[in-house]
Amino acid sequence: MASRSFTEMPTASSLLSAYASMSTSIMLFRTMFNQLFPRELQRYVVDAVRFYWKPKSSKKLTLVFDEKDGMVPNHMYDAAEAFLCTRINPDSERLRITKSVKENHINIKFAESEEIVDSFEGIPVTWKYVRQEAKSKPSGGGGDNYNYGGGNSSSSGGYSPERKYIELRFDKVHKEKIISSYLPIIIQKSKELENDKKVVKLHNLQSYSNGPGGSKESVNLDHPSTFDTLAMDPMMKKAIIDDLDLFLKRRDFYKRVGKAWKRGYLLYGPPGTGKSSLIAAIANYLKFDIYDLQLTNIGGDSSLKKLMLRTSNRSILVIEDIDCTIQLPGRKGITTSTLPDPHYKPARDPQFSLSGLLNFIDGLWSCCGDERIIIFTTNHKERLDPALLRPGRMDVHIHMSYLTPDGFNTLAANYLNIHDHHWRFREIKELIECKNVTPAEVAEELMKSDNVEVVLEGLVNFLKRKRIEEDENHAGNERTDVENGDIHEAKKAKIIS
Ligand SMILES: Nc1ncnc2c1ncn2[C@@H]1O[C@H](COP(=O)(O)OP(=O)(O)OP(=O)(O)O)[C@@H](O)[C@H]1O
Repeated sequence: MASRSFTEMPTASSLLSAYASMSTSIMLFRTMFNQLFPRELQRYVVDAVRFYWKPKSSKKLTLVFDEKDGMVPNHMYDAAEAFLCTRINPDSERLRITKSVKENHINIKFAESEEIVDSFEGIPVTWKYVRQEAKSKPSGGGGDNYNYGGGNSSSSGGYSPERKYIELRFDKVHKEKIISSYLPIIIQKSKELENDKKVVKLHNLQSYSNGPGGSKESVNLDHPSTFDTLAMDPMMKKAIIDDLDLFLKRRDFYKRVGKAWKRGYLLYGPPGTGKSSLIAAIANYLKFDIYDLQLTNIGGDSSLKKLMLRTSNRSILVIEDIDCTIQLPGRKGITTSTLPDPHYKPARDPQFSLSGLLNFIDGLWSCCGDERIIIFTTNHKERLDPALLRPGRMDVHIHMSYLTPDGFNTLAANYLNIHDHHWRFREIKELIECKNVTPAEVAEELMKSDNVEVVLEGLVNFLKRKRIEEDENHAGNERTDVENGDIHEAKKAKIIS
């Protein structure tokens, strides 16, 4: 039996010759296939074969986020990429590190072929980043150099450019949930991340006034001021933050009442009380760019309109020292002689009134502006045109006051890292309470040395000196309300909205 079955087994030479004739037939078939059939037909046949051989009952679904949709960047790809930066596994073996010149942080992204497993409402999902190398036309012309994955292959040159995409794989049964709930979360999360990373810019609007060819001047606003570092009444700080938050939420409200989605703030108070710092804090809080507008250089409505059209949404338009830059007749009949300071000379003749300016901006922004904030600052609120101050003109009036003991605590925490009490504080606070001293003056004293004791002693001496100087200056002079002891009134931070 055994010897019979041995004789039936094919010999090595017959196996070899069978293999040789099979490969010859395959090569023959392949050459005929490539030469006789046009490429489109070849492709159709290959696709058809693939389709029928594919396992029919895959329970998985793969969503593909291509980097580009034709020529246009695919927002979903960017959103997924940003989102996945927050989901990188601690045991990842490869990560991509990127940083553009303008960014001041490093981006850590997941790398090619790495997989990230996430879970959404208990549904496990797997993410994968795929990069296909560019494929160039083969020199022989034939061959099967096709991009069967679909997408970017160019039939004209046989060239397919590099293709990057992100795959999301999960059980098919969860298709609806993933598309309608998980993907919107990814978009939302990526927006938040984008906002966190956004570098706030400061634009000088005057540099835009040289026509379309004019150079655009903008720099990163690296102002460190935030609501935490501002020496300001805590209640007032909270009121401003609440007002900003409410403003951001009210897109539909503004639409419903037919008003431009804008909010106007008037910041007033003596020099060095933090008006510019508050503007920077607002910009850093909202991540809005700042446009600085100097009215002195603007010829009239048409140049103003041109400049306004160059500002973007989600921005802050700042017009500083409004009382010095423009004459404020506002209404007929008001002349400079009615202004409180008879020596006050406006910088130039008026081309428009401030309230006219606001009307103008309102009109322009109601048709093409969203989420705009306009901020006027002045050291002399009493010099402003009453028409500008009447209700409905500037939504919120914020009085930036002299330093208070509470404000000093904030400065001491920021500059000296002292978060509780120091034996010098009592004396300092008493001196601050009975004199008008600006946060800027105190901030300057606090920067004079690294030694806390030296700094605080210097501050006490400064405050005492200031008291003596002021007392000497005012001896024999007619005393104003403030000097007569109404210092508390001058220090009162006010917010009127
Ligand atoms: N309220 C404040 N909180 C923290 N720092 C302040 C405050 N006010 C002033 N400073 C400090 O003083 C410097 C000058 O202040 P800032 O330019 O904001 O004042 P201002 O009221 O805008 O002055 P001006 O009216 O002269 O433009 C700031 O860079 C900051 O260091």
